[in-house]
Amino acid sequence: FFLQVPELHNLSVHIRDRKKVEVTLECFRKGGPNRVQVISDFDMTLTRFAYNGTRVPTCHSKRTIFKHFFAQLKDLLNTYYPIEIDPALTVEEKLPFMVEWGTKAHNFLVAEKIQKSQITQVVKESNVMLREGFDVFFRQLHKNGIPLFIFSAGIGDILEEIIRQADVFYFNITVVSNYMDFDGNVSGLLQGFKGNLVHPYNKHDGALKNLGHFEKLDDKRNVILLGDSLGDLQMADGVENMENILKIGYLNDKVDKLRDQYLEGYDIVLEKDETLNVVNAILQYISAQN
Ligand SMILES: Nc1ccn([C@@H]2O[C@H](COP(=O)(O)O)[C@@H](O)[C@H]2O)c(=O)n1
Repeated sequence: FFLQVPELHNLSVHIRDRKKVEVTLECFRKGGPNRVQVISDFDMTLTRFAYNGTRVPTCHSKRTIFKHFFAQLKDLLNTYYPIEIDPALTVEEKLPFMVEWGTKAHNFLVAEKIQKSQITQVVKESNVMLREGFDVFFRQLHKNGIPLFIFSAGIGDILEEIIRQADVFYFNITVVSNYMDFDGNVSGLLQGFKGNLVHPYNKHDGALKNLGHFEKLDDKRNVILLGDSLGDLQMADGVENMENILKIGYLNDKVDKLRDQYLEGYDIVLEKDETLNVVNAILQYISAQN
């Protein structure tokens, strides 16, 4: 198998248990694309972490929507991002800080009086970048009828617009994220956020909260999970009747300190890899005619 997917030989690819990955992928291949679904994080998983040595913005970054709130949001990022990725803290210890981060950021945005009508332009002007190979990824999933569930602690309206502007927002995509709540005026003034806050460490109950979606996919029992944080590992928890899961994690930052923790949770860890080449090769392998 590993010879058939040369992308897995790259030095940046770490595989926890080669035999297990091989067996899992053989099951995926036997089941074919009709049995597969993909559950993915968005920021820094489907989008790049860096480009030419500079951090690429997330849905929440100043170069996406935060221009005017640069100072406040940068302060928030500087305070909370190190906590999010701190290898010495447990998830329980990180949790209250993630809630605080999301709440403060959303309050800033409401105070900024963001308008729905600004979103298209804001995304157009931003430096956000989907990972290299995104077009192959989205088109391959669409062509093979593989559902993609995007579960993000970012901002739903922004991430949808990013995918739409990249021309890959197909009907097989479902997004669960923090959605802006606009008032009824034509230009739509931001008055809050809908539903409960999604933050990097409360993704474990996503499948339970979205039972309707996953029930419809009862025959898609082989799951590919894509994430970039340890919180993303739980995104498929609660998916009923799952038979096989392959967890692929992007290790973007603090690679030496986090490698072991990532390899405890993810089957395949991609270190400083700004592409979707590995998952694309796996999808191609699964979809190839036997
Ligand atoms: N106020 C915030 C909250 C989160 N972030 C970063 O974005 C990521 C969230 O999106 P996912 O698609 O990865 O779930 C999160 O990991 C934070 O690093 C932010 O910049 N500002």
